[in-house]
Amino acid sequence: MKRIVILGSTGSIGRQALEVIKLYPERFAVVALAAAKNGSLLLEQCIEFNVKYAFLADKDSFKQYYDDFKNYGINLTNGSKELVNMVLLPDVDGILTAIPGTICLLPTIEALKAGKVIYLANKETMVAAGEIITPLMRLGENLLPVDSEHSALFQALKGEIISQVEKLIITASGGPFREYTVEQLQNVSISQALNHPRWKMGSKITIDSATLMNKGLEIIEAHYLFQIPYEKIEPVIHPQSIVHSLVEYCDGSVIAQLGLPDMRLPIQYALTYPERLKNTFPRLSLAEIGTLTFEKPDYERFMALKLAIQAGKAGNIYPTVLNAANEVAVEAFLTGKIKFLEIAQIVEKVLNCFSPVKIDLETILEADRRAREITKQFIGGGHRW
Ligand SMILES: NC(=O)C1=CN([C@@H]2O[C@H](COP(=O)(O)OP(=O)(O)OC[C@H]3O[C@@H](n4cnc5c(N)ncnc54)[C@H](OP(=O)(O)O)[C@@H]3O)[C@@H](O)[C@H]2O)C=CC1
Ligand SMILES: CC(=O)[C@@H](O)[C@H](O)COP(=O)(O)O
Ligand SMILES: [Mn+2]
Repeated sequence: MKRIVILGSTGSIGRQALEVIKLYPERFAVVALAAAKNGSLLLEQCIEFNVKYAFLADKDSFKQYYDDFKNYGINLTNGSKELVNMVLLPDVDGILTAIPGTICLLPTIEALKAGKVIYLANKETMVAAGEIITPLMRLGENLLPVDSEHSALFQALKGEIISQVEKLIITASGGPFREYTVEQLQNVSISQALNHPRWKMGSKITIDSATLMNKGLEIIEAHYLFQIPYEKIEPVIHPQSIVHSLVEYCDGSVIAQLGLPDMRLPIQYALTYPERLKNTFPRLSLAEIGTLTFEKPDYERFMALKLAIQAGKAGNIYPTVLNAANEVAVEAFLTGKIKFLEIAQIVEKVLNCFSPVKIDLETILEADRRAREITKQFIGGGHRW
């Protein structure tokens, strides 16, 4: 029996993870669940899965729902220290990190130090603090990738010799604006950007997919997870989102993982690894799909991808700064404060404000904090829509 905590249980990944867990009640127990505001769904989930520890980040929601949880004998907490305490509960084996942004950073580090397993959906943590997490990580033992591309790469690398890898090829759908010109990109609306052609996901990652920053973050995530140099990691646009990523070996063989765009598959694979369990999810029929296409990404139209690769190669605090600036800029776009193309433009400006430092957890947290502050200043000085 694996005893699981889900950070972000009311979101896209969190809800799909509970769907998977529900299929195998003899294998999983849910110990604790965390969300931001959605107390009513969180309470429903706690009741259904007999969960005794819950967390709501939003102070007002916490106050609003505290008595409801108490009436069911559920200990509802609030405050960032409590999120760390939750993952460190003695009867917890593994934690699914599914909160967007760097909220999961300290819980992830503390959980790994305490000998727990991390099921990593939250790529921002790896991007911001890869330098701190990789020394604590044993891939396939205490850390399992959930992100669909990284799950695919993990599967395509299984049993192989890492020094014989020539290239990791990471697929990208291209997002809703794959065929847009720069002129068209200037005035895209929030709802257009939230209309992902293949995946139904939370708003932050959906905007990242539209700018292609998501692929940039995933390249950095792959670099840290698989310890492969950036020169050997290549994005390719694949609008159908059927081939989830590929590994090319030194003999020219290319091994890929395919499946329908359904996050329950990589979630299940991570949670049950190394086993594969039968399920009734819809199956891929290549004949029905008919055509799979691939194209090169355009780094000029999608500047965020270029910036992320540059920040990854620069290393040091640059991935941390890239991620923090992007988080703030995406939020500003989602609240109508900046235009779509300004997301990458602002991230570039913020990156230019930083110089390398000696890396440790403190300097990473400080870079994250300062990058957010500087980004807000750039946004404050910009136009309002
Ligand atoms: N969705 C997907 O298919 C994929 C997602 N990922 C990654 O997984 C992560 C989650 O994405 P996704 O599920 O789409 O996000 P969603 O926006 O759908 O869900 C976010 C979840 O996090 C909760 N949350 C937000 N802030 C806090 C906080 N401060 N403390 C506690 N809980 C909080 C939300 O609670 P509430 O509902 O109350 O707001 C919600 O449960 C991201 O890092 C993303 O990049 C990776 C691959 C695919
Ligand atoms: C489902 C998943 O893993 C997302 O990261 C997805 O890949 C986003 O789609 P893009 O390929 O458009 O970034
Ligand atoms: Mn992905």
